[in-house]
Amino acid sequence: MIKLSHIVKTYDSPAGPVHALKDISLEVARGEIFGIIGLSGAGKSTLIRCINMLERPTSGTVEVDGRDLTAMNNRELRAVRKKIGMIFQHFNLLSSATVYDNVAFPLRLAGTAEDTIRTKVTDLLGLVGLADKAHQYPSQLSGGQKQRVGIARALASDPSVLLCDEATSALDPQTTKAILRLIADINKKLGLTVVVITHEMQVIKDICDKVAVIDKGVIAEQGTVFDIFTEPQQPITREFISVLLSNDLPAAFRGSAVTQEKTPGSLLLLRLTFLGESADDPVLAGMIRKFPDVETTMLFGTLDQIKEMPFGRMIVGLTGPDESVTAALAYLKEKDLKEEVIGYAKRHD
Ligand SMILES: Nc1ncnc2c1ncn2[C@@H]1O[C@H](COP(=O)(O)OP(=O)(O)OP(=O)(O)O)[C@@H](O)[C@H]1O
Repeated sequence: MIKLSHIVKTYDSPAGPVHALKDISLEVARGEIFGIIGLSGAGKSTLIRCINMLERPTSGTVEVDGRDLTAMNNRELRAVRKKIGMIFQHFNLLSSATVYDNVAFPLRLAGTAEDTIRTKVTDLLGLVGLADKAHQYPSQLSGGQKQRVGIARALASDPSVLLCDEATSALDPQTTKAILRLIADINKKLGLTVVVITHEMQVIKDICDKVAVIDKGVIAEQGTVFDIFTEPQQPITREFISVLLSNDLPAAFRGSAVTQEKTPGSLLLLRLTFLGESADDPVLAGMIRKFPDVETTMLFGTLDQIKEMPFGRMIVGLTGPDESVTAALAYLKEKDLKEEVIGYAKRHD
């Protein structure tokens, strides 16, 4: 539905060329919420602005719904852009216009009849929870309410794609949650394809299906949010995730050498990750029942969510006869979870 192929964007600046994007390729499926995360200056804004051609790529192609935007003239682009809504970090509302007129703005530009506009704006304000604010001005609204106006305005021309450029970065955590929930609801209700750029992994974890990590103009890594969370490959991805997930060993093991060889009195440390149904499944209880001679120590456990999916993480330590520990490990491997052997370690006294 959105296909970026070999996008390069080089800006000219007095100090010389700035290589903002260097050969970026990615695909976003219809109805998906796709996140792009990167540090400041990584190229996120440039990339999202290439999707609706607010920035023309220096080379490469941008396809939306099978149509190549890079091959279009300005008139054709204007028509296609109506199907690509966008919301911004600083909302970009008209301060001298009411909430109603801000949302009506793109419809008036398109020459829509006033009675159609009335119905449409009223419906949209209802959808974003601002039915009672139609006649207020942006200065009378909170940040979250302003972004709701931005979302209603972006939806006015019935887009198939919604681009969110750091849409929650100016908002407090609670308001961020509420706006993300609204974006996820709209994605579900209207089947919109959503692209989100952010520097916060929490945003990715809360609403995205897939994520691309962008670093210095290239994609360092991309995949499903679950895979990226559970098996990050690149140091930059690990850094983003470490803000949310502690991968540290429990205090009782910190500082002790973790070896890959079993030593007398050491525990086999396992990191277990459960997603979805299996997060509530008593897999560990089953293992303990089946292998009573394996002593299982729970060292760390947390239950979280990726999008709406339960996501549990545990670190357990196993000791017992070698063959039973091996069989217990094999039992876990058959179950619907990810297991990672951290190594062997001794508990401090
Ligand atoms: N119009 C421009 N002219 C010259 N250089 C630019 C222009 N716009 C962006 N850049 C440069 O391109 C690089 C990528 O910028 P971009 O704004 O896309 O990054 P970003 O990841 O969105 O960063 P931030 O989160 O800070 O907004 C940066 O080095 C930036 O200085």
